[in-house]
Amino acid sequence: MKNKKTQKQSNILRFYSFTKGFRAKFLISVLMVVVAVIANYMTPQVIRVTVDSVINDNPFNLPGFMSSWIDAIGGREMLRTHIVICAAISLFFAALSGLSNYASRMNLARACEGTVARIRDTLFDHIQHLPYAWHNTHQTGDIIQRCTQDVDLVRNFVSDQLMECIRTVLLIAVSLALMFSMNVELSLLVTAFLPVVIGISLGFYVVTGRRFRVADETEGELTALVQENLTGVRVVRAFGREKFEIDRFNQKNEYFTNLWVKLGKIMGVNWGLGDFMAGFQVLVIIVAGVFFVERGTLTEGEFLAFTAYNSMLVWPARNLGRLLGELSKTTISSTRLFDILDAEQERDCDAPVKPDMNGDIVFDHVNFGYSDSSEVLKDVSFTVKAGTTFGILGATGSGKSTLMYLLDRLYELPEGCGTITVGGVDIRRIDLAHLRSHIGIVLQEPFLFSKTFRESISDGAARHDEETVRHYARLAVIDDAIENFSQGYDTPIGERGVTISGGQKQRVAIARMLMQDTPIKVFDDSMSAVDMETDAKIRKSIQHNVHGTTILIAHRITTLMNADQIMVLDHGEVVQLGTHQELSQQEGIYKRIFDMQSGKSDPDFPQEVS
Ligand SMILES: Nc1ncnc2c1ncn2[C@@H]1O[C@H](COP(=O)(O)OP(=O)(O)OP(=O)(O)O)[C@@H](O)[C@H]1O
Repeated sequence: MKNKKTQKQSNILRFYSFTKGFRAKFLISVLMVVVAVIANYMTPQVIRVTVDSVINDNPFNLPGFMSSWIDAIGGREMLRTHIVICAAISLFFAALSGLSNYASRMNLARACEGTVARIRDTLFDHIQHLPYAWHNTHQTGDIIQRCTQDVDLVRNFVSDQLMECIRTVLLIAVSLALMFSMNVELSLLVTAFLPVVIGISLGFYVVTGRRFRVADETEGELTALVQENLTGVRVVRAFGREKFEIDRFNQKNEYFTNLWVKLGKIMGVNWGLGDFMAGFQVLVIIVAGVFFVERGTLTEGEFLAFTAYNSMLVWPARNLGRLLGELSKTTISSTRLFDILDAEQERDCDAPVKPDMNGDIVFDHVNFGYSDSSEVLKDVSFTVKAGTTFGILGATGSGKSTLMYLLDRLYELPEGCGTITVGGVDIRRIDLAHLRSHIGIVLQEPFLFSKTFRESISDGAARHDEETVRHYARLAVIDDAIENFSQGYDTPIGERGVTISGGQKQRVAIARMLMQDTPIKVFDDSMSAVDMETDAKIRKSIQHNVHGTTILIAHRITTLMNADQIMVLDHGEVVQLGTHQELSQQEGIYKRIFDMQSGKSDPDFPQEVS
């Protein structure tokens, strides 16, 4: 409980830090609201004085300086003959209220949008630096919802509800002050209603708060479901899963709808009860007011002003419920935003180094598991000599990609679980950006942004000229295919462009990686979707034109057979290490697969390791 309270307080303080540079505007906005509220409340006072002391003969019940001013301009008689002055004063306060409201809104909009833009920038920046493991354990749809809808809720709160809260508290305070200055008994009667109205609001705040959180989380799940469905549209179509997906969506949507229907019902009761209380309060004040006027303890003008203030008070008091409801939603949204901002970013060690990355890569007694329960890599040791090609073969799930995740520090190798060094330097000591910018990786299912072929290949590279792009496209054996598109290298690909085949995608990704010209290049099963002939062409062109250390991960022996060293991984353990000549003669997994794939054993057997 204490923690929750501290968390809420710290959330408010943390939001405060985002307002730096905009605080003066927020302050002006609040001051303008104060002026607007006071100006607003002056009109009933003008009516009171006009009725009681200008039209009737009661003494002016006004502060000294105002009475002196009235005397100076000719007193009651002058005002009586020029009643338009009273109307003009009333108009002045109405105009002042309007102008102050305008100034408040303008300053608030600037301050609020600036603050929210800063929150958005901070979130995006933070997400860019969160570990790969964090992204793997969070649904994309949910993250998107937090960065859009939750930010919007916070923004609405700051731009509308926060100022509304300030205005409401001011309205209540000013109303009560003016009422008490006119008639204490009647004011006490009005005040007696306040705890009831505010109590009801608070009750609803408590009831709706928890439900809003569930509704918000469900909306996140719904967004995630739609996002997953759109990303996997090909699988949905290929497996005829449309009905299954529609049912799944309908089920979640129905649950979500029911949550909001229930919330709507609760809010309906809240509004109904609020309406009843407001009507009742107005009735009681009118009846009591008439009684006081009859008794002579309240003037007619005061009665008019009183009923005006009472009506002005009814709305803010009722509004408190809505504002508290919004506050509960905003608290939830802000917690969800800070959940992201609190996630720990990838960190370098205290004094990161930037060594030459052309050295040997050494895995020394590496043990690793994604969770405590299962170990994916078991005492893995091997050396990739600088400038050589190193092949890794292994069944699905044997831990090949995990080795590369560790090398690229997408997952950190914990202390005491062995070491990975490049040129003799432990990679945990290497500057993260330096490490990654020197290791190029092509994945089995590469991701291409929505760009043209030219932009995709030169993405992030130092040079972008046409000849260089073509050179790397030729190395990846994709040049001819690109030329076949009507717009050639300017053809847009990805979401809003043409759809290219899996093999073409892999080759564009290979060209992109080669163009980065990193000293270490990793091909993680990245030729699985190209035919064997193209695979051979790519390997040949890379072998003759590209320098540096190459790590080839594959299920096809032909992809690996020319490597200087080949390692066979089985259930996370190194079981064989040698050249193709050596391994193809040793009894073991490599020979068995080689025989299978070269057709020496059972021809009905699968042609790739799985
Ligand atoms: N992010 C992750 N979180 C938890 N477990 C994971 C994660 N990535 C992989 N694994 C598990 O680790 C094991 C090794 O996976 P890895 O991807 O390294 O295998 P692989 O040899 O590259 O397989 P493939 O040839 O199919 O790509 C598998 O059991 C897999 O389920």
